[in-house]
Amino acid sequence: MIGPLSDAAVESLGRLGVGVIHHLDHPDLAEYSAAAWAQAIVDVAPESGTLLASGTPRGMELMAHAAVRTGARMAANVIAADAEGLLRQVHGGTAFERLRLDGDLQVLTIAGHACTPEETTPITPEVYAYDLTVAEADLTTRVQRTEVEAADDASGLTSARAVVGAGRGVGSENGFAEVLELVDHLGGALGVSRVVTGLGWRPHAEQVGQTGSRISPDVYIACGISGAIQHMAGIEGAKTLVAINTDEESTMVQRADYAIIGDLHEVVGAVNEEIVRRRG
Ligand SMILES: Cc1cc2nc3c(=O)[nH]c(=O)nc-3n(C[C@H](O)[C@H](O)[C@H](O)COP(=O)(O)OP(=O)(O)OC[C@H]3O[C@@H](n4cnc5c(N)ncnc54)[C@H](O)[C@@H]3O)c2cc1C
Repeated sequence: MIGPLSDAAVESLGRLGVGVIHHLDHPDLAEYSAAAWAQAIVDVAPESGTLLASGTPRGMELMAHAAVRTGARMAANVIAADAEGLLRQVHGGTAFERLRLDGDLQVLTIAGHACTPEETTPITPEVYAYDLTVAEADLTTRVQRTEVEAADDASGLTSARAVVGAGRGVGSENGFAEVLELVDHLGGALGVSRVVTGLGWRPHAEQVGQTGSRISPDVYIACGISGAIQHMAGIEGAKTLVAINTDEESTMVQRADYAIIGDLHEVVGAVNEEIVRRRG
């Protein structure tokens, strides 16, 4: 744990089965600096065992620095470990690799969503504090200022019972009118593919998939989304999958419970008209 450690944090870690907390506190570690934070971790790391972090950009950066500083082998995006070795995601999650790491110390990052923390019988963790020295050279790159952006809130998307998905097939940032009207009629939420957020058509909070939200609505209506593996990873929990796509060979159509082959603007427009007509 780097930085201030509250009693509440100690207690919640205890509920997750954490027995020992190494508390790394120093004024020079108050702002994030990959090199300084990694060196502090390395300073208290054992010579053998496993050093791991979650596979976030920061976790990846810290473990990469730590691996270089300890000379240990590192594996990123690990999803499982057993007597056979490690299993990790490669190529953005489209393939898996089995591997073993040599050496007494292993450095790993765990792929996002690979495991869920579970509460266990609460214990009181022991907290070890250290008298750390931070080298000036390790502070060359560090966070100077943090600006908080408007809330990137995905909570509506993850709890919605009906989600209308929109992909590149909408055509442009002005192509969302029909899908947004359908979202309104269903009292649901809009979910989009990474192409849509990557092009800046919609905010990242609406992205569904491996690097977005994982959703489990009663119904997911995918409009103009091809069904790439990284998108499908986010909708595995959907109870009913409906695809609207011009390509009947697309993965989304093949995987759907119901599919409508056609232009999404026409199909969704017609569905909206019918909803309005039936509701009078
Ligand atoms: C590391 C990594 C992480 C990723 N994470 C994610 C993620 O979290 N979420 C995600 O979505 N992707 C993710 N991707 C990207 C993913 O691989 C795909 O590129 C992306 O999902 C494709 O988006 P799309 O289906 O909108 O676009 P496309 O693949 O271009 O598909 C567009 C679809 O629209 C259909 N279409 C076109 N015009 C119409 C029309 N008028 N009416 C109806 N249908 C039409 C086409 O037939 C096609 O099926 C990730 C990739 C990598 C490498």
